[in-house]
Amino acid sequence: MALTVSPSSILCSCSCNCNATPSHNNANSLSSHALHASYIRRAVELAGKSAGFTSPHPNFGCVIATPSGKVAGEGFLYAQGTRPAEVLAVEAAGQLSRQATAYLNMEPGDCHGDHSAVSALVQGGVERVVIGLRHPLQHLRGNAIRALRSQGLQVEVLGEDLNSKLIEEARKSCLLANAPLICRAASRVPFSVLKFAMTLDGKIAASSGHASWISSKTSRNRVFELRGTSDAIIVGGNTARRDNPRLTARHGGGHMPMRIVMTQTLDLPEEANLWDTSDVSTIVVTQRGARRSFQKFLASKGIEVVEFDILNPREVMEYFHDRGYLSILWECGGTLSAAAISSGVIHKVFAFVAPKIIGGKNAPSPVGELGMVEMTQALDLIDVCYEQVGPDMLVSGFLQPIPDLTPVIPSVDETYEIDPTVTPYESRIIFFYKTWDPYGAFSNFSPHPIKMLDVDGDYSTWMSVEHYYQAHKFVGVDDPVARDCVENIKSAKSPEEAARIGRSMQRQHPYLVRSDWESVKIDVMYRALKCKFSIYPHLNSMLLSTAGSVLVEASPHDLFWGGGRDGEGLNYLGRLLMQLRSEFLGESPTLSESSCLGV
Ligand SMILES: NC(=O)C1=CN([C@@H]2O[C@H](COP(=O)(O)OP(=O)(O)OC[C@H]3O[C@@H](n4cnc5c(N)ncnc54)[C@H](OP(=O)(O)O)[C@@H]3O)[C@@H](O)[C@H]2O)C=CC1
Ligand SMILES: Nc1c(N[C@@H]2O[C@H](COP(=O)(O)O)[C@@H](O)[C@H]2O)[nH]c(=O)[nH]c1=O
Repeated sequence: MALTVSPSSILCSCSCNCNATPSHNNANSLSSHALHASYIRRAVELAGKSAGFTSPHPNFGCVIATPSGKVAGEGFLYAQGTRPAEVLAVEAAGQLSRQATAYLNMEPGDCHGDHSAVSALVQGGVERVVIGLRHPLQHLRGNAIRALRSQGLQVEVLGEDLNSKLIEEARKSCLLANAPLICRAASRVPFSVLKFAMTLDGKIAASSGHASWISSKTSRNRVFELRGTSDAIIVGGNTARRDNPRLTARHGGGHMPMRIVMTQTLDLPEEANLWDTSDVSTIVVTQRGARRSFQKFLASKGIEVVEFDILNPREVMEYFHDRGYLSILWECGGTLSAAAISSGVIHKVFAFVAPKIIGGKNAPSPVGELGMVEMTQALDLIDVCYEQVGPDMLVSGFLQPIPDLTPVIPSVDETYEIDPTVTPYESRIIFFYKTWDPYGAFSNFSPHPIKMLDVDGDYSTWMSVEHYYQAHKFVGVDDPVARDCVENIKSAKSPEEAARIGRSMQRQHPYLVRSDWESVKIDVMYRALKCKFSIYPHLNSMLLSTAGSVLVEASPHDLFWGGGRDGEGLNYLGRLLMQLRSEFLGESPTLSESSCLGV
């Protein structure tokens, strides 16, 4: 059934704060802006329905409105890999999508190169598309807008083609709907929310440490919803010991976040709700070398333990960023929250304030020592919201502004500088980095085991190219520590873990790295890549399908293998893949020619 949104139902949101309908001189453009803003807000509302499920993808909503202002169809992306919002909305609108306007909170990403969102709008006969935000990810930004325009659709982007106070507010709501993705892309740590419940006198527990419960049942149900939209919940060792928390989302929403305990001492009890992994897993992050026997105990319970040389919130968050986490809910006490705020990883705060007083000179407060001495140093929250939840007040706001991403995409000319072997007519650039990117299988971290010939002439299996590459820094070194290191890397549970072991051993014990490493590392990588792209036919086809395009590993940090943040990197991984691609295109190598086997 078609719904109607009439301009008269839209309240004025000019600075006068009145509740009247727009009555300014430019009433026509105002009311059309009011209409656009209202449909975009609806798209945002739809996008929000699947917050937490789409991770690490953005939340997308789409509204199709007919020329007479009727809503003919709506859709939202339900989860990663499901049908795009635009496809669902066009389908729902049927014939009414002809000559209609589509409102999208964000430019479609057209992940995996299927272009189905753009195709649906084009084939549905949509005439005009109003987009809240350009896609925040560098490799996708502007692509769908260009594709739609090239098919003759009129595309308007808020803040670029449409400008007014109403439009700016609608655009802000689009930024908020995908704040986790945008903040993550800009800060290279997951979007982090610090949540706590405190009494009116600012305590998160009694002096005894007892804290259950400060906030009401209604507030705690709200916390379950927050958990349900996060990828993981993190607590400190003390909260794990004191509260024996479950940290599960119990609102019936379906999505269960991972649980993370951050502890330096690893002095945790053997019996704990967090070790019950029947519903959801737990990861313990700790200081390298902490209580090895307890680490073994946790491993026997199926708990993953990750050791850090320096256990601080930033290192831990960078690690989870690299593992693909989009958003983290911090439910720790004041000790860890202060460390997290100090290291700049907290983006947003949710404070439930209960109308209770507990008192107590030593009762803990939500944020410990930040080293500030004057009130002028206090951190001001931005975009603060106040909401009554049952008897409590929920105060939320951002600790850092949501960045307006204007990523620098290296120009084609700059890319020729990165790789002089690429000819100017090869103008398309394909960026890859994370394994969930459309060309994520080009990453060394992609989960494709390879079987390689070792120094003894036997074949052995490596879980990923990264495992093989990192271990080969130490292969052949006549030292028991180096041999152990090769074995540790080989049995690392994930490519990230393999990389961490390899890099930290290289940093801490440079004398264990083989002396010829700098001269052989490209060859080591090439052999591993050749094996990977020989034995997996779909990867081979994917590589060949990029013929004519420049491949760039979009690593901002690695200036040798990656292209760097602004194209200043040497992009050796991209170069090797392009070299391999020409080799495959010229003359297909047979397996007997290479040093690898099918797995
Ligand atoms: N009302 C509320 O919303 C909440 C209340 N609470 C209450 O708060 C109290 C616990 O508070 P608190 O002691 O501050 O607990 P935290 O959750 O902040 O845990 C602190 C612990 O975190 C670990 N840690 C690891 N790395 C770091 C680091 N770099 N910096 C700081 N800590 C690190 C350490 O664990 P380890 O010692 O194992 O090495 C440290 O002792 C309890 O009474 C609990 O009930 C807790 C959460 C929420
Ligand atoms: N006391 C307190 C909270 N405490 C937080 O909730 C955790 C317990 O979660 P669970 O075991 O899953 O119920 C606890 O360890 C701490 O992080 N939260 C709140 O919303 N309100 C409260 O009053």
